[in-house]
Amino acid sequence: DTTKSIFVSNTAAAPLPLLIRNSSSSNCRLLIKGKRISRCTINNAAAGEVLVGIESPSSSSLQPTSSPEQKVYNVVLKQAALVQKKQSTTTTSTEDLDMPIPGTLTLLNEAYDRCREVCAEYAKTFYLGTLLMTQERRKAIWAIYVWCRRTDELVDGPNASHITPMALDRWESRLEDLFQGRPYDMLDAALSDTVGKFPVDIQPFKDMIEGMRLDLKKSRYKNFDELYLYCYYVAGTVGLMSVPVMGIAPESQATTESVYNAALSLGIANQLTNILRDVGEDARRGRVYLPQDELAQAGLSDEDIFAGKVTDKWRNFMKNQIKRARMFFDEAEKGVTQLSSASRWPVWASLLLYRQILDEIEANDYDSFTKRAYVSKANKITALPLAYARSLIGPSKISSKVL
Ligand SMILES: CC(C)=CCC/C(C)=C/CC/C(C)=C/CC/C(C)=C/[C@@H]1[C@@H](COP(=O)(O)OP(=O)(O)O)[C@]1(C)CC/C=C(\C)CC/C=C(\C)CCC=C(C)C
Repeated sequence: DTTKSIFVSNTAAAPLPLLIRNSSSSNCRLLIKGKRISRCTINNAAAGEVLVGIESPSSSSLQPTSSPEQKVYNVVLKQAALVQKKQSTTTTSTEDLDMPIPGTLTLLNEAYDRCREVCAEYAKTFYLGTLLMTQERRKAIWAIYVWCRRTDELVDGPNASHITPMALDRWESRLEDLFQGRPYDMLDAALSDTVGKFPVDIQPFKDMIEGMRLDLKKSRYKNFDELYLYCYYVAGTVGLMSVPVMGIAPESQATTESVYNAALSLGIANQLTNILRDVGEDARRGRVYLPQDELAQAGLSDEDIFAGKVTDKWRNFMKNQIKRARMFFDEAEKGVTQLSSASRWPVWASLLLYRQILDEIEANDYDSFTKRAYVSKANKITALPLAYARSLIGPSKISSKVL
């Protein structure tokens, strides 16, 4: 019931329809010269700014000119709708869905077991957390983890220098095949089984491959909009893939969409943290994953990044970047409590541990050029019971419908 006057100008950089979200609520009605626009949302979460978007009644579908945030938000809506549809048509629990076909079941169990091994080897803490989940859920998360790791390895692994856009196209057609029930190998078979059991949409998977394509052709990001899209592709997608498996608590009153937004925020926060930790390492590969316009505003250039000197300009720049990453972590926190009880611990653990990397960057006097910030074993050990304690808190029954 509060009225706010907001001036919206339609520029080439912000073509209509323009839809911007507000993770801290809210749909609103927007009247432009007395004409009611079908939908509008306001976003002030990401960078402390208020962006207003409008969507005209006739154009609710994704337009080629859409802003990065709108593009990502459409995927969030699509995935949330898929989950809601599945919830309203499914009466069986996911535990009952295994329909053993003799012979294939043994192979499938072997496939999941291999995924478990990979996960246990590459992501120990996270693997321990998955052990708290129901058997079906943990198997599904391992399968998703393995697919993500393999996708990342294509551009970051030992054979990365041989990877071409064509190889990524082939990886994408394999993905389409496995979603159609035609897996190419054992590890794909596990994911194929998972996507048949849980309401997981293919789009976040395709988008992760798109992120890898971007990595092949792009090594600079003009502004935060461009960087945000990259972070969505390579990490926000992980959040969107995981929530349908981890599940939302039955007693949660939050909208599905708001939980997906929180999941997206955790992916973005993790990736931004990753970038701030690895500035030196990336620079040595000729890459600068920092918004160029913000670097320039801080009086910095690529040359300063390659020179790797910690100056006051650099410290100030990093302070702002860290602040933004923390805002995404704060957004994510609002969603963790809404997850099903057994899924909350690994997510809290991952959130608390990753966020601590930002504290470590500060403790290193912002030197991400020569030092790699990491969380010490002692701090990890303290964070795990804290994560467990937090995971005991579920959705408040009196919370409002929208987060
Ligand atoms: C519980 C949990 C964390 C589940 C996620 C499991 C999963 C499927 C992980 C896949 C991770 C992966 C291999 C991604 C490939 C792309 C990539 C490498 C992304 C970067 C991760 C860090 O990896 P890296 O190994 O390079 O890092 P270190 O060098 O070891 O530090 C990323 C930075 C992003 C990973 C993104 C997430 C883990 C997003 C998690 C979000 C959720 C699980 C949603 C939670 C739900 C709510 C409501 C908040």
